Amino acid sequence: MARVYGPIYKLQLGTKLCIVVSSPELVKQVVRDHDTTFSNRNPTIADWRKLRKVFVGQMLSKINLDDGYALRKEEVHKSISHIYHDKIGTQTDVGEFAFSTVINATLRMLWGATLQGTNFGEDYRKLVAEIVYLFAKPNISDYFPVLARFDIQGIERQAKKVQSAIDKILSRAIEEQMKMLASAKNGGVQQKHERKDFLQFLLENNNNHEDGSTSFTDIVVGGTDTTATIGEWVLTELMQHPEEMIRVQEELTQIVGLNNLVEEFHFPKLHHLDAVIKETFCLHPPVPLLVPRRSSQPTIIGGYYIPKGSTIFLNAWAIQRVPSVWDDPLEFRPQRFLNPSNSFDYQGNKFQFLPFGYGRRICAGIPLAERMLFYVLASFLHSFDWKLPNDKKLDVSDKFGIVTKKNTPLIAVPTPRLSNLELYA
Ligand code: HEM
Repeated sequence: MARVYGPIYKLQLGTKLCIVVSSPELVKQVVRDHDTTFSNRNPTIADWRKLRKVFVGQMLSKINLDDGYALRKEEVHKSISHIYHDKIGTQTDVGEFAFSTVINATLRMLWGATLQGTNFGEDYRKLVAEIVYLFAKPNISDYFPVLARFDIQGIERQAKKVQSAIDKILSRAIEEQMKMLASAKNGGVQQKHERKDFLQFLLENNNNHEDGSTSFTDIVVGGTDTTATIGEWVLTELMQHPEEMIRVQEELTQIVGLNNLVEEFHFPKLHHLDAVIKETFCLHPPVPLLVPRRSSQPTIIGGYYIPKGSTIFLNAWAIQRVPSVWDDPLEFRPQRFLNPSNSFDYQGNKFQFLPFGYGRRICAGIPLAERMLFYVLASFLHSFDWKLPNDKKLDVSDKFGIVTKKNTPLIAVPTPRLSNLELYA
């Protein structure tokens, strides 16, 4: 639509005015020049400033992330061992493994518990996929608020049911952790207090969706799902481009060595893997329209009047494939991210590459997402060779939605790659 209607256009959906912005110049106006005006969400997140402060300043501070390395390591090693003992030579759902590794490591770091032992695995992933799907589904109630109480499509009812199932599992995990913290003898007092405050906050905000607001927990859960989704896309692109797979694995052999497992201190030297991940973010941004914002006052963007209360979508998907900005945007060419004069980061240093958004509502989970993604991918690619099953063709089609997922799961067959088999123990 951006090609037909230009870099800014409006969609009148019932009574709701939606504005879609699809050029780096105009995105800059929204998220930098008018960041305060567009810093509200639609739907809202209750008490977001306070939550964000605790989340970014404490839970995801560098010290806390460094402290959580042992937990991340344990979860990644568990998955490697599981693949080695149960999946070698068999058809394996790679996304499923990436998801359970990422979510268990994230939940353990954030609120101390994994969801193992709660019939989690597949069921939980299905619940998360369902909620992401329901959030993305066009809902007549959003466009005609007067009809909202009838919930004509039943989306509200379904979403509440799924949310409540997710909330129950997470609340139980949080409560368990609070009990453990209360009785724990070790751990710094300051850190224990911060963790307790944060968990208390999550518990209080977790179950209240009555006002139609999204909770931070929803977004954290969504965040882990997006991390696993992009991981699956990276592996898919590498399987489609065997020459890039060879480059990434050769780099791993050289930096890590086949008699070692990947460690976080290897990351800064894995330049080719970094470029492959960025190129995949470019082609398959997991949150293609970012998370919608709402204008808090009338503003002019690109010469157009934007009324107060409009919903703004920032179209990262379109921006990341504009031919005037990117050479051969539809081709998988990680080398473009290896050019030192063209350095891109995830903080939105250039407005043509925005997979995590920008400004005061930029993704709060970037440091964790980046570390987890790197760790899971580097470990899976270093520890195993992955081949498509003989009878399968690689499907690279996607389902466009609030999160861009693969249409069909990536099924691949792993074989061991390390020279020291004891590392798989
Ligand atoms: C590949 C992984 C991820 C992607 C692509 C992603 C992308 C995004 C995007 C596009 C936004 C909206 C930014 C904006 O409006 O400018 C966002 C918000 C957010 N993300 Fe992420 N995210 C990821 C992982 C995570 C993780 C792992 C967490 C937490 C554990 C997380 C927590 C959040 C939170 C809390 C917000 C809301 C921030 C706010 O509204 O102030 N995200 N994310």
